[in-house]
Amino acid sequence: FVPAPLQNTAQLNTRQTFLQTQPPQKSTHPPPALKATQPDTTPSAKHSYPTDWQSQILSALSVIIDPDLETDIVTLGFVQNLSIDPSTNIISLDLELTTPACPVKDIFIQQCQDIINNIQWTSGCKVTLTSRPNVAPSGSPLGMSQIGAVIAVSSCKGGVGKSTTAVNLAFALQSQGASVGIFDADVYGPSLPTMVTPEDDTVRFIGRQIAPLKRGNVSLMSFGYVNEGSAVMRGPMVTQLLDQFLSLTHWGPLDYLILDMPPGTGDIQLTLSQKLNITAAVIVTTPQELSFVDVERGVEMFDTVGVPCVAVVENMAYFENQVGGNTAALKDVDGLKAKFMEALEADGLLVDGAKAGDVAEELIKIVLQQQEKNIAETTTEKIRIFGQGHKRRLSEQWGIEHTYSVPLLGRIAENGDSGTPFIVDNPTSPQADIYRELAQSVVSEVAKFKFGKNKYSRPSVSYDDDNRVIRVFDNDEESVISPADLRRGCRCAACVEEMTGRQILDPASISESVKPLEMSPTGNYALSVDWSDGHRSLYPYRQVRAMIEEKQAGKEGAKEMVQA
Ligand SMILES: Nc1ncnc2c1ncn2[C@@H]1O[C@H](COP(=O)(O)OP(=O)(O)OP(=O)(O)O)[C@@H](O)[C@H]1O
Repeated sequence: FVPAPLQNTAQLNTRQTFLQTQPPQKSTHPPPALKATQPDTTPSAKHSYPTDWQSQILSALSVIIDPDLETDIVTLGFVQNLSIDPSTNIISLDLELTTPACPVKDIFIQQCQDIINNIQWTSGCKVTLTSRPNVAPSGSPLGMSQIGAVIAVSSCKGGVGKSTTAVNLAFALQSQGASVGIFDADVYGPSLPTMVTPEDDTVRFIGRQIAPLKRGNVSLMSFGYVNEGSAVMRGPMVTQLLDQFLSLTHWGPLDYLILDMPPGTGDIQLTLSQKLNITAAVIVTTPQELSFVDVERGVEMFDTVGVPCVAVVENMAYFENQVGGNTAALKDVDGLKAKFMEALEADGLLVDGAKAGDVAEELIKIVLQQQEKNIAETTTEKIRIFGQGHKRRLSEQWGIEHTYSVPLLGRIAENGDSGTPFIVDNPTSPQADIYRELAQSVVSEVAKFKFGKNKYSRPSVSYDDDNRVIRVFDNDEESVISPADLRRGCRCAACVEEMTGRQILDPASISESVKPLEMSPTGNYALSVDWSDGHRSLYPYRQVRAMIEEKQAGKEGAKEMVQA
């Protein structure tokens, strides 16, 4: 353990002075290891630290805010087993996070160390990372009782790269410190056995349950491991079998179980989503125009069972092409020099006294400089295969903020057939970064969903026909917005230009008398409105909130102007 460096010399001097004048005293009756739960009742005079040391530490640490949960780490109960070594004044604590894959865990440790080290009477700090034990929602199938979150990876069509995404997401989560399992729920064409070769493919039993196979720390289960070839079954049989198979698998404690769903949005998928207590879904698509409809269908399916879609992956979105100068590096410098010399001498180009070797040397320098310039000018061009994706629409209409575009890449396809996931084989590639970012957004959104305060609370929205206003009841506050204002704020493809975000809808074309015929929550983030002018709009709650705030700010501003 090395204490974090102090931030300035003034603090360093203060601490040094303090330690010099008051060396930590050894009590004749050393107190037991102090825990936050065991208040120190010994008189303060015997110690070189204050009697209220625990509250001082906790209050100092309460400035650290979890960015996802928007609450301080003390209130969240992250600080556990707080103790002090009375002989050294070194503070120890556990940081019990909601997930070991927490994206800001290193920042938290650093912040804790900096803050505690800057308290005058401390002489160091030891932070141990832990995470909360996983507890599955009640009613979860037998083998899944210790699974923290079930993440469905889903697509409307087959062959868009759902299994590839599921596998790389799982291994990305594992590389970030989480314990992960993958369940391949495709009974017709299981792909996990091709994509991930387990270390040992013998299927074993633990009591009456099947032990998942393993690759590194990732647990794996697929019909393909227990049954050669694909099954021929009808819908109800499939869901029953999947349900049994999943429960019969002895997953043990897992932070995340990645569920590679069968493609489609039919009964099998709906029943699975209902039965398996899915925490969140990731939708995989290709960015064709048609596929946006697929995404909508996917979001709607998960919506009917209350599962939020946290990210969309546009797979095979583009391919990368190197453009620019000649990047081939000059390998045979001596050979080229010899050729230059030969040419210089043969053509009689040498002026008086010049040596062919020196001139050739100069020429080589010019060639190498040019080569460097060429390489610097080389850029990678992204060629979009199916057109520009739908990031803007996904965010503006559905409130889905996490959209990732994965290129069509030979190595991704090769790894799909090789039994080793792409991210394991190519951890430093830019595409591995994309999968890691996807994993981080899943971790953050799941944490918000499970532990956040208001993030996923849906405001209640109703239309008050008497007063011709839409009433929004949000976080114990009611606000109103006029139907025409909300209608004019529609960001759908017909109202806003997809690429530039420019409004196509002429606000003046919307009558003041327009009103909602039906309003219903869609997905966990958006409100769907059927308007009296025949239009249908989707508004992320974020947008509704922003529009109300804007209107209120406008009104306040106008009031102030009148008063002035
Ligand atoms: N980004 C990519 N670049 C190149 N090849 C890819 C990419 N993503 C997936 N593939 C390849 O496309 C094929 C289909 O991928 P995958 O099996 O993941 O799709 P799927 O949607 O799960 O299909 P199914 O529903 O039929 O199981 C595989 O051969 C895979 O290796």
